[in-house]
Parts: sequence; C-alpha cells; structure tokens
Amino acid sequence: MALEEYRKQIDDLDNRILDLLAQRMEVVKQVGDLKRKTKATIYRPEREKAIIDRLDKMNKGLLNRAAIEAIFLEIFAVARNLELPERVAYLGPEGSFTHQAAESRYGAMSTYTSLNSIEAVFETVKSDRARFGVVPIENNQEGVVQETIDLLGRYDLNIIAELPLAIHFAFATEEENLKSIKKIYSKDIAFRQCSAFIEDHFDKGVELVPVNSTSTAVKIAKEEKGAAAICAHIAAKEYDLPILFENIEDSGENSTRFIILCKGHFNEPSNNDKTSILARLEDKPGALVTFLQEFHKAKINLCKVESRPAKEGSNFKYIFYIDFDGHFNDRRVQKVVKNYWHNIKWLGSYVKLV
Ligand SMILES: O=C(O)C(=O)C[C@]1(C(=O)O)C=C[C@@H](O)C=C1
Repeated sequence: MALEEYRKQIDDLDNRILDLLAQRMEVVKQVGDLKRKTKATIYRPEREKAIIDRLDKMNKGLLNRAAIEAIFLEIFAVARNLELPERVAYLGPEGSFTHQAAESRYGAMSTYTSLNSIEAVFETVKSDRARFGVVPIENNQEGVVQETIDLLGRYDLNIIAELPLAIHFAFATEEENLKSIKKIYSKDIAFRQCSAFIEDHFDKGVELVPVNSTSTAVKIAKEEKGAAAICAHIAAKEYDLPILFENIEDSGENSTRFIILCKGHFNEPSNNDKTSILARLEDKPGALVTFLQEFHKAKINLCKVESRPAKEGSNFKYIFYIDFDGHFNDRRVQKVVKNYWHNIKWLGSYVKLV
C-alpha cells in the first residue's frame, strides 16, 4: 500500500478516536457535576489504576502497559481538569525534576505553580492556593529528603500518591567544542552523580560551579560564553539550550520518589496500597522493636523506617517515619495500630508504585 493510503487510514482512525474522546469527556463532565453537588473527591487514583489494570488485561494489540498508562494518564488529567480545574504546586523552578514528576501525573492541561522551597509547597496546599503539592521524599542514591519528612509532621496534609521518576542528567551547552568549555554549572548533587562523565571529558582546569537548581544552571549557560549545564532534559528543552549528551549519570539506577500532597483526602483501597505514618514512641528501651514486631506478627511488610530527632518541646526523642504495605483500613493494619492511637499520625494510604 502507498504511504498516502496508510495515512488516510490513520486519519480515519484519529477521527474516530477524537470522537470517542469527546464522548468520554461528555460523561466525565456529568461526573464532575455530580461530584460538585455531592462534594465528592475529584481525584480518585485507585479508580484510575483499576481502569489501567483492566485495559492492560484486555489489551490484545501492540501497546504495552507503559504505553497504555502514558496515554490514559493524560486522558485522566484532561478529565480531572474538566471536572474541576486543579492547581498543582511543585518545588521549582520550572524545569526541575519535581516539575517533570508533576507533569507526568497532571498532564499538559493543569495549572502549575512553581515554588522556591518544599515548605512553600506545604503552605500553599494548606492555605488552599493549590489543590495538590508535589515534593521529593527520597532519592535512591542520596537517601530521604529530611525536610519533607519533618514537614509531614508539622502540617496536616495527606500523601495521596507516590511518583517514582528515573533521574537522568543531560549535558547542555551552546558551545560546539568541549575544549571551549571553561565552566560547568549545576547542583552539587548532580556533580556528584555525574563525576565519571566529568572526569572522562574534562581536565582539572574546568570549573564546576554549584548553583541552587539545574534550571538556574541552564539559564546561566544560555547567556555565558564557554559555559555548560548539567541539567534535567526538561530544563534544557524549556530554555532551548542544545543537549550534547544525554544520560550522563554514573549509575543507571538513579531514581527519585516524589509524593503528592493534598488536604483532607482519603483514597479508597485499591488492593495494592502502601500506607505512610509517623510514629512517636516513648523514649525507653525496646519501644521501637516492640512496635515493629506488631507488624511482623500481623505479617505486614515494612517498606521503610526512618528515624528523625523530635524537635524541642516534645516528650519524645525520636519520631519514626514508616511506610508499610496495605491500606490503613485493612483489618490487619487496624489490629496493629489500635493500641497505638496516641502515638501515630496517619499520613496517607495510596496506590503502591515502588
Ligand atoms: O470515576 C471518577 O470518579 C471520575 O471522576 C472519572 C475519572 C476518569 O476520567 O475516568 C476522572 C478522574 C478520577 O481521578 C478518576 C476517573
């Protein structure tokens, strides 16, 4: 068949897809009306997961799960926006990895606010200037983001979803020849994670200049002669700085887990959930072991236990951030926590992705 013939077929199929999408959005609009009347929650991640699970199961075509997910997450994002435009606050600046993570979930139709600190994201969601907040909670090379854990203790917000993102760094510059590069701008952490690339391509004469974000690095490299940036792909694209090398990080397994914050939101169980809590245990020998043994006895898998010093004025020396498998409403979980009501702050139960 000639190319023109194939294209004709594609055009016909696209027309039908668009028509079906428009029909879907008509129904979504009615769901939105209903939800607004009953004050029900717009964002239902467990329902979105159930749809993707179902489509993945029935799918007989060429699409794999990742492709189905990519297409439908965008459809859900448009749908949610139609039900109620949602503002998403994230740890900026524009072009940061957090921005990339936020866009991967909320798509191109949502309204975004870039903020300068993790606390500003918490504050913005708390005071209803944004419905959702996206912040990093841990990187598999660098460990947990302690500020996020501490803020989860201080603010009454819920974790409604986790977002794992593979972190890749790009090397971007206006220079065509590496020999012309005198300065490389980036974040400290990025220099550490791309040290082999830097050693392999540059001699000691090149200056590594740490700045507060990889987007700032891109902005400077765009203006300054002889400068380059190590940055997120999205940042180089945003400021139109040519990428010379992609994926320059030392380890191919660098990933960051982000969380989505929201006020007063409770996800229904999805059958594959994770729960996050903060536990304040008494400062006496064996308190943590006894508490954790309860999980063991109930056959609940612990995913993460992090200790943080309790801040002044508290009777407790340490606060423990704990992630475990299961929904807070599960009978097994309720059995464990029932003797610890006063010690526990429930942060959220959400679909487990990591
Ligand atoms: O089923 C719902 O509750 C909807 O609002 C519809 C819909 C969808 O597009 O399928 C949209 C948003 C929710 O996060 C989940 C699903």
